[in-house]
Amino acid sequence: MPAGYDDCLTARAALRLAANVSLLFADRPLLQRVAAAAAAGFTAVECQFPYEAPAAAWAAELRRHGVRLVLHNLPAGDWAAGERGIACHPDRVAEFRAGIARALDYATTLAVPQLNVIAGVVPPGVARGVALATLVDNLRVAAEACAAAGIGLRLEPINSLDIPGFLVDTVDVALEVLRRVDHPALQLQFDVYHVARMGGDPVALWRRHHAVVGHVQWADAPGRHEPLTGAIDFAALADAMCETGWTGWIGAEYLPADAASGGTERGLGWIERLGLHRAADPGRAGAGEGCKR
Ligand SMILES: O=C(O)C(=O)[C@H](O)CO
Ligand SMILES: [Mg+2]
Repeated sequence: MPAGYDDCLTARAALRLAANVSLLFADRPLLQRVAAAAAAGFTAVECQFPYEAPAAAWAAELRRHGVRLVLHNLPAGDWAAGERGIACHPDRVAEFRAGIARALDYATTLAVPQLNVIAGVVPPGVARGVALATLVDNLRVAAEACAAAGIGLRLEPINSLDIPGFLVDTVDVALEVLRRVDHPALQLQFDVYHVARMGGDPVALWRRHHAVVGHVQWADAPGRHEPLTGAIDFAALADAMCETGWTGWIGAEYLPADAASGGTERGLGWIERLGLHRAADPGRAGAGEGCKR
């Protein structure tokens, strides 16, 4: 007998959410967002760039609130000045490789299971092929260093409407890079928002490529706000994740539609509406169960 709507909700309850504290709770200083996430019911967070606070301060804050940090990025150049990753920049290789050590220092101190690489915009005057080759070489070195530390490495396609010229802007480009690097530590970071902005069908692409995904992030499109505020079918996507046995993390990485004080908290109702839970509890039954709607 096919599973019904209630079975879908049971299966979805096993999906594990992490609050992205770079975009959520952003009306307070970075470290204080851990407390805010915990107060809102989350037991896991992710952060784009944790480096403005010492790793020891992160460790104390995470411990105090019983929260896990499940992902952060490698250093990605001068973000405040508009840089968006240096991993494909042939003249920044030494800086990228120094960043691997810095990221691993945080990740090992904080028991972070995976790190993400921001590929970068193709620099002016550099051929696309050269940028790709630089990225592949850098990822090989990063993947080897991460594997030695027991940490996974992720490569995230980021849409080139928001960041014109971004090298890895589609799942297809990311898969080509993954094939060339050919290292088991390196997997895809499937950010549903970026996939949709590039015209991809998140559910179809998930079904085709879930086996090489290491981390998921999501926001609705086109506004990059809460799930259920735009065009993406999150119920179908969550069910596809359940059916394919996804047990990894889903980072809630969006711009709260009401960014004023308290905006993040007020906007969290999508979690319950989708049948998900704020606290990540792998003990909840259901992950991997079939769910046909
Ligand atoms: O922009 C994104 O989607 C990310 O996940 C990166 O961390 C860069 O901000
Ligand atoms: Mg993302």
